[in-house]
Amino acid sequence: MITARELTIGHGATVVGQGLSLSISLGEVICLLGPNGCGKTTLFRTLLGLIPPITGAIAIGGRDIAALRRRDIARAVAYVPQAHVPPFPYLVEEVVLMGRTARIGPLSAPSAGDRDIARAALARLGIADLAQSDYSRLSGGQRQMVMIARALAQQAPLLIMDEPTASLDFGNQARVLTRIADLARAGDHGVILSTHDPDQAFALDARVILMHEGVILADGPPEKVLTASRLTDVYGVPVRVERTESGSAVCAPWVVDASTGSGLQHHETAITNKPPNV
Ligand SMILES: Nc1ncnc2c1ncn2[C@@H]1O[C@H](COP(=O)(O)OP(=O)(O)OP(=O)(O)O)[C@@H](O)[C@H]1O
Repeated sequence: MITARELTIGHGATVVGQGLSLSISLGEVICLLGPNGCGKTTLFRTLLGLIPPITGAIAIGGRDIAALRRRDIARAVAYVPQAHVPPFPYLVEEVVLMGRTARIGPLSAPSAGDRDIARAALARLGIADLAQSDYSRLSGGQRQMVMIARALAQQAPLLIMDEPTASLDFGNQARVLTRIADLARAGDHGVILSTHDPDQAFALDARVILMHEGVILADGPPEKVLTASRLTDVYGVPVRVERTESGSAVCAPWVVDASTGSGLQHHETAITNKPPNV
């Protein structure tokens, strides 16, 4: 669906990342992980056609992105930003209708069909009852879901999500991730999302792309990519990856007491379990 080959990305002449190759297909969820500043947002903006690659090529549906109009890119790729409170009150349905912009003329009013599509997007995410609510009064989790509905209304098969669970509480994180997994499982969307939580990649059984200092270190299933040694190298803190009794994987950094060198992660057990030498 979208293929990037040997991208060098950056801002103006400043290179942020290089040698970046990836492709995203329908039915896939990809978690893009990497430390602050490694280039995730810059990569997203490049895939969205908002900034040109310095070198390399991006193809959407086999066509070079450089040859596509903004509208055509928006029909193929939708961006889901982190949900913020807008300065003006909007109804949820109006916010979702904004996703139709690439489909209707700039001066045209949304049709009854556009409204149906907006309502269907809300229904697909299980929030049809919010259609007439004031968007600015929703909870963070609900607002994030509305941002995803807006992208669905855009009817673009590829969804690029910028930290969709950032600032959400534990329950809302799980709800949003469940909906994302449902979308990909249905097979009509591919999703690439950035996250700072490696556990989410395990929970989603997602493909993981791990970035570090502007390069892709690894691309594959979480159990292959998110090893303790690789996470330790990338994040610069000792990390363990363990399996719970139910089989879930959990990544945990050792929190070290600088005065004693003891791990604080597991309270009393940390006193006896020294962090691994790394
Ligand atoms: N508009 C810009 N102009 C110039 N440099 C920028 C711009 N936006 C980001 N950068 C720089 O590009 C580098 C990569 O930033 P980017 O936002 O892509 O990282 P990130 O991986 O998304 O970080 P985070 O996890 O903190 O969101 C950083 O050094 C940043 O300072």
